[in-house]
Amino acid sequence: MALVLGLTGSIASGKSTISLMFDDFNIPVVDADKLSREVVMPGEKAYEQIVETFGQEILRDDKALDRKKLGNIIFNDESKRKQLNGIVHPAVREKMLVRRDGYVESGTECVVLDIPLLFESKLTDFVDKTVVVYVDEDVQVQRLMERDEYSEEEAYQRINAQISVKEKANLADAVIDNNGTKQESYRQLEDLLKKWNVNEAKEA
Ligand SMILES: CC(C)(COP(=O)(O)OP(=O)(O)OC[C@H]1O[C@@H](n2cnc3c(N)ncnc32)[C@H](O)[C@@H]1O)[C@@H](O)C(=O)NCCC(=O)NCCS
Ligand SMILES: Nc1ncnc2c1ncn2[C@@H]1O[C@H](COP(=O)(O)OP(=O)(O)OP(=O)(O)O)[C@@H](O)[C@H]1O
Repeated sequence: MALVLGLTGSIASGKSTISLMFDDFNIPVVDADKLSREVVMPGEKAYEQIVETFGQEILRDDKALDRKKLGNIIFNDESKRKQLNGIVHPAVREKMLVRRDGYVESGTECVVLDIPLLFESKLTDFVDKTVVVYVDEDVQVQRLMERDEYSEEEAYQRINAQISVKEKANLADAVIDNNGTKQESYRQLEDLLKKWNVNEAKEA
């Protein structure tokens, strides 16, 4: 039976960076952020529900969602965030479980579910073990501001919409400290997979 890993962290802690590394080990990754973009494409049910709830003003000229605008609304207002979560999360969860089961049935040794809100949305029952990608808050703010060109205020609004990465690290079965270089994080991942006996794929 495949080992299902739940990979999480806080915004900009490095989940996507680490999740790309699983490719070297031939371990498939199901990316919840990616699915959350798919389910809100024009024509999808969640898209219609979002427009109904938030109005035409959150659309771009080409009718796709203006993600920056919607982000500024929901990261400023918890009740609006809950409304959006109520629309998007069920659709993401459904797709994620179908993909997970597909990989498990294909006979893979391990599959990763990359879920930013793994703990907040209480999805830990869907995985066997949890891995948190950890960074100190000052590093996180810096990387977030640089990557997305947010002001410090915008960065903190997003960070504060989640359980702190410190708390997540305390809840995890394993922690990858991503304060250092990407290479240092890679080594930690390698060691972890060895410890959990899922390193055969690389050596095959
Ligand atoms: C508000 C939206 C449109 C902003 O889009 P944008 O392209 O700017 O950000 P992106 O989707 O890449 O998310 C970046 C990160 O923000 C954090 N984040 C996103 N949504 C949320 C949320 N509802 N609550 C807390 N943190 C969130 C996550 O750490 C995520 O990795 C988008 O994040 C969204 O639709 N969010 C609701 C769905 C959701 O919860 N997605 C995350 C897990 S499935
Ligand atoms: N070890 C590292 N050293 C330097 N920069 C890093 C490191 N890890 C990640 N980064 C950079 O920090 C930023 C955030 O990383 P990444 O996008 O992987 O985070 P994330 O947790 O997936 O974010 P989100 O929650 O928004 O999806 C990116 O610009 C990435 O290139």
